[in-house]
Amino acid sequence: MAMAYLAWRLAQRSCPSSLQVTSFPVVQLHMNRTAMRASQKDFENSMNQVKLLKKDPGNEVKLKLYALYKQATEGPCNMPKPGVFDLINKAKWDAWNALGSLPKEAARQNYVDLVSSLSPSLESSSQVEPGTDRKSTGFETLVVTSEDGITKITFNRPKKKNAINTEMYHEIMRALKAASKDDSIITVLTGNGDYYSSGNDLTNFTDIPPGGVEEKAENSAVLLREFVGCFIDFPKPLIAVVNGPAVGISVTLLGLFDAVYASDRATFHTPFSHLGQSPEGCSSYTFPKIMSPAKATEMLIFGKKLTAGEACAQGLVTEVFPDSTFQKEVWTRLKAFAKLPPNAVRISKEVIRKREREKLHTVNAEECNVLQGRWLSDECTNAVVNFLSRKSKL
Ligand SMILES: CCCCCCCCCCC/C=C/C(=O)SCCNC(=O)CCNC(=O)[C@H](O)C(C)(C)COP(=O)(O)OP(=O)(O)OC[C@H]1O[C@@H](n2cnc3c(N)ncnc32)[C@H](O)[C@@H]1OP(=O)(O)O
Repeated sequence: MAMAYLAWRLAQRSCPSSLQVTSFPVVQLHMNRTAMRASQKDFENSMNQVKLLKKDPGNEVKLKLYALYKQATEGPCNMPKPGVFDLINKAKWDAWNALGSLPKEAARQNYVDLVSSLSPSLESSSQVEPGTDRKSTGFETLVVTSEDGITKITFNRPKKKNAINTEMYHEIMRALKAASKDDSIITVLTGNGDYYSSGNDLTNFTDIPPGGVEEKAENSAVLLREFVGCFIDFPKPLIAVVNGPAVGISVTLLGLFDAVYASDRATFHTPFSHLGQSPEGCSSYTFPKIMSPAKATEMLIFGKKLTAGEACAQGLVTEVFPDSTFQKEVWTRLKAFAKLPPNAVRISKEVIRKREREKLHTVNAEECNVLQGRWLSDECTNAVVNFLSRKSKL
């Protein structure tokens, strides 16, 4: 009974809006005439399309397809019910039986609709080379792909160690907003090349508008607040795949991620005092909570650089992998995560983040205010000038 109920719920969800399932087990249909147009040819085409699916649509969808196919070709289920231990045949029988007296034509139409709703998988089988991702275009500083339930945002300025310039701040926000609405289950940030990211691009300090440095600092504080806000509010699990060294804001933001996987080549460095600056990315709040106030002080005030192992021991990193197997091991794991039921994943993230969201926004606003003042200080100006005139590096 439970299985039949589940199959009925599935069949109900797969109905187009013009079909209303109003009772169980007898299915009543309110159908408009245009919804009844799937011909035998359409039905056969859909059967062929199913064979071309690149991605396994999962057991729920396969059961629905099976039930609709049987209903469309043989009519209502009149087979004897399989025994309770014949799990697979019983699930199939339950799914078919749950369709009740659904007419053959309606089942054929539902089958065609269901197959066409799987079209993203069909598109990826026909339009994309095997093994390649669906890529979003329109980004200069990122590569954004979506595949297997994972949206991957890759920092893509490897020659500049993936330093985050103004354009990249905007593009990351745009990519996160798109990822929050797409059909992916998890979102991953990673870097192209040998660095994860060297943090804020220090040339951001050189682009001073006619309103002067004060106006630049004010605009930058607004930008930073909005940028960090996107991480605070991101509704799906956000996972960092830290492929190499991370500096500054690319480290502090990790406290807002849901999991951080690091290569053993990665390091974590927040040299804010050296740069005449102060912590951002909510790290003044998240780091002491994650790693104890004393350890956070060493990083955020004294600029201690952590190895991946140290960052893991202090709770900033979830797990460290040898660089030689890093990509393989991490992506295998992420693909498994992305197969989890999407609603449960999203709701769990909300339950975890909800309690902290308001506090995080308050912290973010305070950090940006403080930084706005810091950017106007001689300490900060000297540090930036020294880097840009190549007098200093980290
Ligand atoms: C008036 C107010 C304006 C404010 C605007 C701010 C907006 C928001 C700010 C948010 C707060 C963020 C804070 C931070 O992130 S602090 C951390 C900043 N990052 C750094 O200080 C790193 C600086 N880089 C280095 O020390 C070294 O480059 C590094 C150790 C990362 C690598 O050294 P390596 O020797 O291996 O490589 P190169 O130095 O030769 O680097 C290759 C090229 O990449 C350029 N590069 C690298 N990192 C940066 C960077 N962060 N900013 C700008 N450019 C960077 C480097 O210059 C080389 O370029 P060229 O090949 O052209 O010389």
